[in-house]
Amino acid sequence: WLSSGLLALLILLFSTGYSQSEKQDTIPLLHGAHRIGKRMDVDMNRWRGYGLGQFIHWGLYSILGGDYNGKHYNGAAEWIRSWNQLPNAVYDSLYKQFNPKDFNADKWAAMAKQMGVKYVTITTKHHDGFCLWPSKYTSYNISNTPYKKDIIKQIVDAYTKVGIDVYLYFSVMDWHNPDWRYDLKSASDTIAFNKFKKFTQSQLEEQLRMYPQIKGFWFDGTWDNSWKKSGAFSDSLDQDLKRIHPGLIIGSRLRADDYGKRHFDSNGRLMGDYEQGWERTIPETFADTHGNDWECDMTIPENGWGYAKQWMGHWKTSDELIEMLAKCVSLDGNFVLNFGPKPNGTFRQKEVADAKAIGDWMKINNTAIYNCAHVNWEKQDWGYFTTPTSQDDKVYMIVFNVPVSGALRVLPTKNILLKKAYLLDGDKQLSIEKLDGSAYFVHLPNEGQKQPFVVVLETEKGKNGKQDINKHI
Ligand SMILES: C[C@@H]1O/C(=N\OC(=O)Nc2ccccc2)[C@@H](O)[C@H](O)[C@@H]1O
Repeated sequence: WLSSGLLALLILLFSTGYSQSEKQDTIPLLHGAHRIGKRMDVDMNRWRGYGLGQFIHWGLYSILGGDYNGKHYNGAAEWIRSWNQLPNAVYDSLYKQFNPKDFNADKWAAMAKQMGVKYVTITTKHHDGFCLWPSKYTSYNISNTPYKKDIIKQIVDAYTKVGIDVYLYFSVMDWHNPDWRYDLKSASDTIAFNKFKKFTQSQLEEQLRMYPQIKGFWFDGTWDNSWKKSGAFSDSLDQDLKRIHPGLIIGSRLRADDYGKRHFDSNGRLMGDYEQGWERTIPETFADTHGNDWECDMTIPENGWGYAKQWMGHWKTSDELIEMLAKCVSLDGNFVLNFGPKPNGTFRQKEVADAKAIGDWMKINNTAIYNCAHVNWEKQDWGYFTTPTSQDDKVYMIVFNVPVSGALRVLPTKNILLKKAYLLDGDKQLSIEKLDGSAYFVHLPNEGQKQPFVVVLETEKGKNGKQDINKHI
């Protein structure tokens, strides 16, 4: 009897593909990750190929621009309501003066198109609870301002018209809603927060009905205990929204698991379609990404997302921003640059200039950015490798630091040989020198490039070579 039972168990184990090598989840979860590995449908493959995105933070906080009563708030300007120098009542009445006379969504979309962005994420409701769309679930919305019109609809329509995909930023934390709770410490907290969760789901489903063209949500304000204790709700909300809008893309900031873990569940698995933790930071190595899809959201100043009259500290140059973009794509991520429009609906001069400079560079070099991925060759000091996800025998070198020798070292993985090297811009052929082992030098003409530039490498497989460049498909 025992031997037949054991035999049956062995057959069951091997028929279910169980093997010692496979990582088994040690903690049973109802609301952890429901997918292991990357999401590979057509919508997510499109997201994966974006490369460059735009973030826009715009709202009542833009009116104050980080200043109040002649004093400057040193935190992020969109958090000024939390500053104890500013009475909530003063902040909450700002909507009476919100009237962006110079707002023109087509001009915003045109600037983004020239910059070369493939997707935009716009704040529909930040932590202050003010809605830039005419929500029927709260009167604290754009229709009750002097401006009156639906800002979100204008942006969704204008960006979609020029071929830029639209994602809606939505803060779960809502300082204006009386049912919002930071924690659930009593029965009354739970009753209020249950009302709040219904309000939240209603607003999100309302946005899906009103703006069916959108491709996803960008959730924020989900770090407090009240939400960490709402893992089951966050899981069902995620599923409900995707049932209403198949293909919807939602990152790792929405959900909490059975034990309140966020971004990665209690078994270390990513919850969400991509990792949303890289805010104003970029992974250093491919290992840091754990092979997940991810996005870096970056500010031009050191911090602060909404318009600030005074940008404190270092203002990133367009060359620095282009290098961040290249680094993100070389590590299988997207780079999303934030803009904080003024209360009148225009952008500050530095933002317009950076959008132009990035766009001018993208016009020449976007082949090495759009639909490109990580190459698992040894990182070199001169810059970053990317490879088109559609072509196995091509690798791009995005060069930022030309060595005084003019010789760029390349160390492909074994059995990959370099056949040709040439400048992407102008096709000028470059000489390739074979070094010992499988390394090469690509020799640059001493033309003293002033801008980051791209070298195209055409490769071939060695005798018994196989292309082991990290490929998605
Ligand atoms: C994009 C930014 O997102 C935020 N907060 O993000 C985070 O809290 N990020 C975070 C927190 C801990 C670890 C990593 C990222 C907001 O508070 C801020 O106003 C802005 O909208």
